[in-house]
Amino acid sequence: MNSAEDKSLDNIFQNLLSMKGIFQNREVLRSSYTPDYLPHRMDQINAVAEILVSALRGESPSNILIYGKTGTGKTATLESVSKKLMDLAEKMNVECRVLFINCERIDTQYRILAHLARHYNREVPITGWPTDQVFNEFRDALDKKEQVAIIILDEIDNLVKKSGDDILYNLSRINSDLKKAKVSIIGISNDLTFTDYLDPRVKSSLGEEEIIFPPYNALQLSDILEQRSKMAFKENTLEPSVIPLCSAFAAQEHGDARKALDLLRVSGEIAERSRDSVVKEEHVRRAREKIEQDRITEVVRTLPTQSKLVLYSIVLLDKGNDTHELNTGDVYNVYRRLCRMIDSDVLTQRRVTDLISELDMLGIVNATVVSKGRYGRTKEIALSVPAESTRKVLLDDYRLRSLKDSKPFYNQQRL
Ligand SMILES: Nc1ncnc2c1ncn2[C@@H]1O[C@H](COP(=O)(O)OP(=O)(O)OP(=O)(O)O)[C@@H](O)[C@H]1O
Repeated sequence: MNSAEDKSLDNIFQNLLSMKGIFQNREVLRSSYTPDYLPHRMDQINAVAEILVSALRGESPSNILIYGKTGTGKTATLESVSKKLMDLAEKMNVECRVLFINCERIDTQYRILAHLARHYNREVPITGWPTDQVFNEFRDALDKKEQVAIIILDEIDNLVKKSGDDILYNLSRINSDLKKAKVSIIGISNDLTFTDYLDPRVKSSLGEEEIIFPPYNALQLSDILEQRSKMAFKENTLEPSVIPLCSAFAAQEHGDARKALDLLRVSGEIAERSRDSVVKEEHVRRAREKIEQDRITEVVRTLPTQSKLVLYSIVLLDKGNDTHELNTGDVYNVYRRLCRMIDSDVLTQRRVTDLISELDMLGIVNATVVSKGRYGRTKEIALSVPAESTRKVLLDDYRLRSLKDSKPFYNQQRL
């Protein structure tokens, strides 16, 4: 870099630094931050505390199942109640530990037991031992003294779907093996129906108590955002309509506090980048589009190749109006040609129909089944996302790149 360039880079930074900025502390808007007080969760906090208080008396609390959609404050509530419980236990000299396990990351029986055993200072290899041995290691370490262990399994539905319910069966029966220690289990799930996958004994033992976290409505989300915005933004940097708008958008999509917080943070970032000194409604609308576009990009980018080929066929056929004029047959014809062009396997029309249904569930296309009288039933398909940006993301995949200039070879010969 020559000195002129260096100087101009210097200027760029100086200019940016001298800009006033809107944020005081952006980090408090991230979902990793848990505030001390959680508005609109008093009932749930009370319910959890009422059950867990037995741990402070040296007894084992009932097991609990906690349900609620994503972003309804389940993890935040459990974290803050556990923190308080541990503080009190320390003050009262009671042996009680809360062990928080995220089952999205730690997702097999072996890994969970190894994690628990290591928490009590036992050495367990990453793999290789029989599961029984890891289980015994944990049980023996725990039973060395009188103590209560509360094991919180966050995203327990993922665990059960991936690894079955053996671990829950074993943990829920551990108390009968323990002489000194006591164990309670708290399962947190996004999916109300996940207990259908459980052995009835596990289901009744785990669900001794059930607590539901309902979605937040727009007013509740506004309170949550108000609380955070006081810490996150400098004074007088939000137009009055910003928080209600973020809350209204997030409430439309099942009352998710994480979405509402993301929307507020991205709105602030867009305002800052546009060098505006206050966040306005217009920034919220742009933030919403950006978040949605980022979501679509991520979903499309991570689709399997066959689904990408099906989606690319739909993109090629898309005429930019929202009429459902494509049917599965049209899509399949284009798909088949595209597969041949890149030497890929060709799936049956039935499989492609399934892939279209999956794209529908992901919100990328809209597929409606219509009856064609004596011609049977077919799906009418329309793209639910912007064609051009989707095309770009698809063509970023090196396997599809050579299809860049393809045409749909589509001639409308339908009856
Ligand atoms: N009542 C509340 N007050 C303040 N912040 C909240 C409240 N509820 C949720 N949040 C915030 O929203 C974000 C998401 O909450 P949390 O992770 O607890 O949701 P969750 O129900 O566990 O969701 P998931 O099932 O996706 O893990 C976090 O940043 C959390 O601090």
